[in-house]
Amino acid sequence: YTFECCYNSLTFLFFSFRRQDVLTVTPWLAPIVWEGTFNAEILDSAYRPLNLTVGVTAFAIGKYTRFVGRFLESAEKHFMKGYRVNYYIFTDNPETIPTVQLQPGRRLVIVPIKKYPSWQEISMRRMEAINKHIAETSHGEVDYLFCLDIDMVFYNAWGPETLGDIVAALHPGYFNVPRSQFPYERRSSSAAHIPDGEGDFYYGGAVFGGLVKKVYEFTKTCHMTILTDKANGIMAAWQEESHLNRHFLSHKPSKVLSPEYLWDDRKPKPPEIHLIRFSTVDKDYKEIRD
Ligand SMILES: CC(=O)N[C@H]1[C@@H](OP(=O)(O)OP(=O)(O)OC[C@H]2O[C@@H](n3ccc(=O)[nH]c3=O)[C@H](O)[C@@H]2O)O[C@H](CO)[C@H](O)[C@@H]1O
Ligand SMILES: [Mn+2]
Repeated sequence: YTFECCYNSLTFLFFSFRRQDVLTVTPWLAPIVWEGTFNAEILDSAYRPLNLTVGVTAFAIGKYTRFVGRFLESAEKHFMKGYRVNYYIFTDNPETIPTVQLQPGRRLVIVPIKKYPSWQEISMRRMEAINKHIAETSHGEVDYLFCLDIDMVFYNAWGPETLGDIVAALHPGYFNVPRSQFPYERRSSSAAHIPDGEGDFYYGGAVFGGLVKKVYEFTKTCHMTILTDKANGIMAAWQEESHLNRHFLSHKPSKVLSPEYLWDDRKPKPPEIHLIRFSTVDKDYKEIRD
């Protein structure tokens, strides 16, 4: 991966000056990927010959099975087009998963999983389930793995510019607000606690990824800190998203995706967002979570 990583960094270095209106590099020199900061053709010519397989995990538990069709259909149009892709759909109801026509070299794997009683537990237990699945299966099947929310749709290209050792995405609600307003877990009794005045960015829990081995280590630590909180009778403010933010404070992501890669349809589009690539579907929280 040395060549690929180096090449990737160089092309970002070369093109990132084209965006003056946004931050294109973190203080620890990881690229922040915005439309205009990379050249898709150059990256494709570097990555195509590597014949990589990219995995996607997404959970469809209970009523969330309704999102699978649109998620997969839109991913077939925009996600890692021309690359080998394995979709791992974790569900408690395999019969309800629609059959979607996939491009050559792409497959759909259903991973049966039990349903936890609350939405908070369902959301948090993803760390455990992904970690277990990597150890048992996907470590031998994919090079990179992205872990995504299912209540989302792809609208534009998501390509090799997103690949990196360990990748986080800026949360659409907090990319342009001061750090003091980030909804980090603030209680010191939680393992996800981030004190006032600390923290780099507020990352979304709906998108993270990287080399499969790095995602294994990442999900393992997050699951452990979630269990620590559980043992202490506390649940972090934004469940696993709080733990993810805590982890990325001490283990910096090697690449950061702009909110183009994690948008929210209910928000008006600010001028910094040139291209919405992946966005949340509007849903009735009360109806779907009960
Ligand atoms: C934009 C963003 O960063 N979203 C985060 C925010 O979520 P959201 O409000 O988007 O949470 P959500 O309701 O989409 O739940 C997260 C995911 O868990 C799965 N699911 C959840 C409930 C259920 O009954 N069945 C089921 O399958 C499903 O894949 C869903 O996409 O907060 C959550 C935790 O509080 C997670 O950190 C989400 O990633
Ligand atoms: Mn969601």
